[in-house]
Amino acid sequence: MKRTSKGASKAGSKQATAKKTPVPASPELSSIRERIDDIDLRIHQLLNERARFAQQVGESKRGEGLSTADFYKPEREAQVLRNAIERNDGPLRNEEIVRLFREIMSACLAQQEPLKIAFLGPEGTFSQQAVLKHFGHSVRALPLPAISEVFEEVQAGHADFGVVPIENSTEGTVNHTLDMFLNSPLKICGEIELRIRQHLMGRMKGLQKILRICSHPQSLAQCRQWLDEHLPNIERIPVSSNAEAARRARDEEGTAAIAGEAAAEVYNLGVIVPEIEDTADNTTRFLVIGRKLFNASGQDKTTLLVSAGDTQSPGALHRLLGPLAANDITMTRIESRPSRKRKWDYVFFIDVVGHAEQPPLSTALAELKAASTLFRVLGSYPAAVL
Ligand SMILES: O=C(O)C(=O)C[C@]1(C(=O)O)C=C[C@@H](O)C=C1
Repeated sequence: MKRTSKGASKAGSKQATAKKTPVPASPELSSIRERIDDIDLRIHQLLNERARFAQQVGESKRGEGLSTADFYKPEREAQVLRNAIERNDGPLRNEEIVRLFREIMSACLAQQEPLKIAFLGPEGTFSQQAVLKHFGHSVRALPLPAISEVFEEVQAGHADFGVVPIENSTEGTVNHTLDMFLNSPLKICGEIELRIRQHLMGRMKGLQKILRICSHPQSLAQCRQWLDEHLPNIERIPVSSNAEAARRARDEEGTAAIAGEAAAEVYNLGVIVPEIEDTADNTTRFLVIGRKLFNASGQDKTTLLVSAGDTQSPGALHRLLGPLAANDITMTRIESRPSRKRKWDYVFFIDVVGHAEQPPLSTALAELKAASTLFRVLGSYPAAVL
């Protein structure tokens, strides 16, 4: 008779409790493990040696009177990660190498004092995943119920930095985040790109038992085609976060959720169908917000908030973009939003390649400033490293 996997695991656990003499490893395996032990020892010693140097850097920063948030140097971290990618010849993938080095820096920085990072919660959201991807696990992550509260907590100094979603490659801009910059003095200190994998999850086993599906409106939109094809008649309920959707899927009979892997773990749900997002490279970009501008890392981006005054006059946008073109500046994104001052009056959010304090961008910005009625550098920050 064929054994089910359930039966197999039960049998396995029985065996595990019975006393067993361990099978001796082959001489070849033992010798490989000895070498791994030796390498681990050296890695361990080097990690602590590195941590001691990072401590020294921290002490010198403290000597200059800097506070916790000032100990964090995104430009230096970006350089460390780019160096790691450059010298990596495998077999570990760049993504894994970057992840490991981020965690090392996160742990080294936390010796001084862990950073407090505010994000759009609750636990289990993609924003939390973005926090951990960028800052590593040695931070204190503070989940907050709204994007506006993330801005407020950073501005008040209760959090060192905040992480907010800004755009998704399938669904476009998160206007609420963009609009927050109209009245906020906060700066953009970094960007994070997170590959978004949306899973259909719940307590039920197959699609037949699903009566309704909850998710954040952005996630429902990212899976629209899949839902139209596979569950066309099932009610779709937009909720405040994917984590809230997962909580409902845990607590309500017949409710399934669309959310990320972290939510499935936090709310103890089974993945019914993995990766149901409509586009294969579905990615969300997040911004790191803080209270000050940082130095150049060598590969930077700058976000500007500008207006030409009378947006409807001939050539208004051309006057703003002319200085960028004339100085060979690459523009990666432009977004217009209502100025909220007069009707049909707009401001532009423009992303360009380069650091605001380095030529040729500094030259272009001086010209742009002269041509605009509103001009703010929202931040110059290292371009996302993977
Ligand atoms: O180089 C520094 O300024 C450090 O504090 C060291 C270090 C690191 O571990 O490499 C730690 C934290 C900073 O964000 C950047 C780098």
